[in-house]
Amino acid sequence: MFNTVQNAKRKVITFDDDGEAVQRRPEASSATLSKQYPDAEQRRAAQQANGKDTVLGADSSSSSSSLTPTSSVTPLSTPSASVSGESTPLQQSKKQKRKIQFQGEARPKKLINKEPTTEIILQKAKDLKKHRQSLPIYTARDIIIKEVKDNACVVIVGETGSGKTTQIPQYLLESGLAAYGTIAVTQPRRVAAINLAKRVAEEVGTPIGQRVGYSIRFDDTSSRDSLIKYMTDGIMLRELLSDRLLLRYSVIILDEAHERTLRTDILFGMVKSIQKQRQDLIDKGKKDVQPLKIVIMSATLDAEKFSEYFYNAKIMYISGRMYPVKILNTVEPQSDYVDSALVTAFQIHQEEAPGDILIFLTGQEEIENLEKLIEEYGVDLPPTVGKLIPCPIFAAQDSATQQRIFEPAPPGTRKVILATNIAETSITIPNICYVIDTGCHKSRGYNAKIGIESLLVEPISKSSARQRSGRAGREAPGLCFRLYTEDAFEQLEEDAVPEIKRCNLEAAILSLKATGIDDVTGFDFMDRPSKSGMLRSLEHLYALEALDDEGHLTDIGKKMAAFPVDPPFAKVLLQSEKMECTREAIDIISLLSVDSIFSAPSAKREEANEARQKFTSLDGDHLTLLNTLRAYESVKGDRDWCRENFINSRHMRHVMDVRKQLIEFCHRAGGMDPTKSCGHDLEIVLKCFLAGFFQNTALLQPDGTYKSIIGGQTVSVHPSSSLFGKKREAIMYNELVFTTKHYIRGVSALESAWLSQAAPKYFGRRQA
Ligand SMILES: Nc1ncnc2c1ncn2[C@@H]1O[C@H](COP(=O)(O)OP(=O)(O)OP(=O)(O)O)[C@@H](O)[C@H]1O
Repeated sequence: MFNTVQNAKRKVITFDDDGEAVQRRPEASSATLSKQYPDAEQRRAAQQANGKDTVLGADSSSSSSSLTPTSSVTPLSTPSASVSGESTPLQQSKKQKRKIQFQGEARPKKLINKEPTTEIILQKAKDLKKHRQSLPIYTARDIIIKEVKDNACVVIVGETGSGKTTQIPQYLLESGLAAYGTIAVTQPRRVAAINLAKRVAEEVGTPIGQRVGYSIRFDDTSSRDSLIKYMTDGIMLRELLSDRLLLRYSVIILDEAHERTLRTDILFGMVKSIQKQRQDLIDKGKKDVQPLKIVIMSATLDAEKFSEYFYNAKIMYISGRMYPVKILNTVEPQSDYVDSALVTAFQIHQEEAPGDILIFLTGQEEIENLEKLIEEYGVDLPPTVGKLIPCPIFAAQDSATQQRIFEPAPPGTRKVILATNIAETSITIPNICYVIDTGCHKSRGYNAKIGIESLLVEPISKSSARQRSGRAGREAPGLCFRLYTEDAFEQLEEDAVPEIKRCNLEAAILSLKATGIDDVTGFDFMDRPSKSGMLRSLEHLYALEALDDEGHLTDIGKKMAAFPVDPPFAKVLLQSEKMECTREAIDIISLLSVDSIFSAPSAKREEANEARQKFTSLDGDHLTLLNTLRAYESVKGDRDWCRENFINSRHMRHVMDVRKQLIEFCHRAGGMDPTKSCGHDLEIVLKCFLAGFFQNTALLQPDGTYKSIIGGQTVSVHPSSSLFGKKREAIMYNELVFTTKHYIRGVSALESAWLSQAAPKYFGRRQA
């Protein structure tokens, strides 16, 4: 069996699912897409200049992206075809943009957020009952209930789509296991937590927030009545701060265990210890304590490790999936996977049956590039072919924006979701029939020796590839187009290296300390983090004054652990109270939560740079961002103003949302006054940021270069920074980005004398 993909330049990508490669050239393809796909090299060059390949530093968890090819996906440039001089459909459609406004409404507006009636909810649950019973896991229902009742820990392995995440919590609820506490299900990602809860609430037949709820950062729909609660692993770690034995839960299900995220790994050790502590209390006759059941759910067959860790827990294997997914690998390696994804998406759109497409990419910038390309090339589709509507999803979006991927495409159109691996596990996106897997993702890394974090584009693991293909075939048979060869698939690692072995451990150590685990080196890790990584994180937390000389958590550390941001930002917020600049600190942290608020289309780069000058502060990027926000506020976020000034209004809306949430948090939980402002004395703001980012600093060298204070790394100011080409005695930065050089982004000037004031313990001790 075969399938081919072809673009207007007659580029053909051949997919092969049984070793026999055949090329198919459907008539429509070559004629319909008259526009060329962009030259891959050009885009890659622009990308490199953008410096987005490696993100280092305290904010590296943001979803910035890159097009860096990996070992399995090597570069190729795509030849261009000529375009005729006649006006293109794109130009024509631009001419037709004029709109006439009419008074009154042609059609009544839809009622938004209308609560469904109880009858509708119950009917829906009734309709879904049949579906529930058709899931592969249903035949194992009784045995799952029995095993969980009979054992303290159970490991359940099931194929993707078999029904683990939606059904097992319901089986346990139906068996009475929620009688003395809620059933918690942890998820690595918030989009999954929300949607699983919504689906299970529908299946149970109650509105979301009643019997079934979810809790994610800044959004808790669960109530005291919630018997099943989906939550992110981060929220469960946070709950541990106020309920050390998690007494409100009877069962804790740790889902997607195979992903081995840092937080899930920490939770493994925590729940294991809590289970023992609860049992000890019961054995001592404590009447109000109940035993805790632990269920580990994984999609990979390698479950022995989990079993061994949880006292040789019983492993249950559940076979079967809802619908088959046919895998199609390319015959040749693809050099530019973004270009290949573009070609493949249009090919599917023109050749295959209805059904939406899901493309896995590596990050926000890549997604936004492809979004633009799809919009641009979609204009040239013949009128008989419906629109292809791109729909992006990545971690830095707010939850409401992420939810858009679940909305149906308008009739006659096809939706193409552009996602990072945020959409890789757990979720069912209705109507997805086709998956395009680029084979790459951004992988976090940490060099403990020099204290530098990185976010590199790398090949995914086999288990990730299976998860990705598993997003199709959930409601009907599906197709997965892998943009790499079968050989390349065979060379992939079976599973990714657990995050705990390759990540900065500061936040995790702070969590452990805040939940009373003082001896973090003696913690029962499933996989032990490196000693050097551990030591460096402890040292940094000490320097941030989160730990005292004996390594115990300080009052500052306790407060920092409660903040929903990484430790350096938490320190900035705490410091801002003392320095009376909380308003500015919240504003800048919110602005840093997106990749960039400035847009710089390559065709209008000069115009964009000129517009930006208006906001530029001589002190660097932090105050430039603040100036821009103030200007944005003064025009009340006017979109035309944003367009004229090359401000990304979508990112600005996200910034405003994060800001609102941080204000609420500082006010409610932090007991701070979020309106405290330093007025025009903005030097204070920089000193305040230095309290959290003193490790991300560099000094000017006699030869005009900058060298990082820690690690002595030569670093270059990124061209997008307002301090690019400027020489300052000392600088601080938010991230270090590696492409051909170590580029620093989010850069501000400082005076070297500020350093010892900002972190006396750290700089005092290092000099000693
Ligand atoms: N939101 C939803 N909308 C429509 N169908 C859904 C939804 N959620 C789940 N389903 C259906 O239920 C099936 C089981 O989903 P579930 O998430 O429980 O599987 P799983 O075994 O946990 O998969 P994975 O390992 O991929 O998370 C899906 O294949 C799909 O048919």
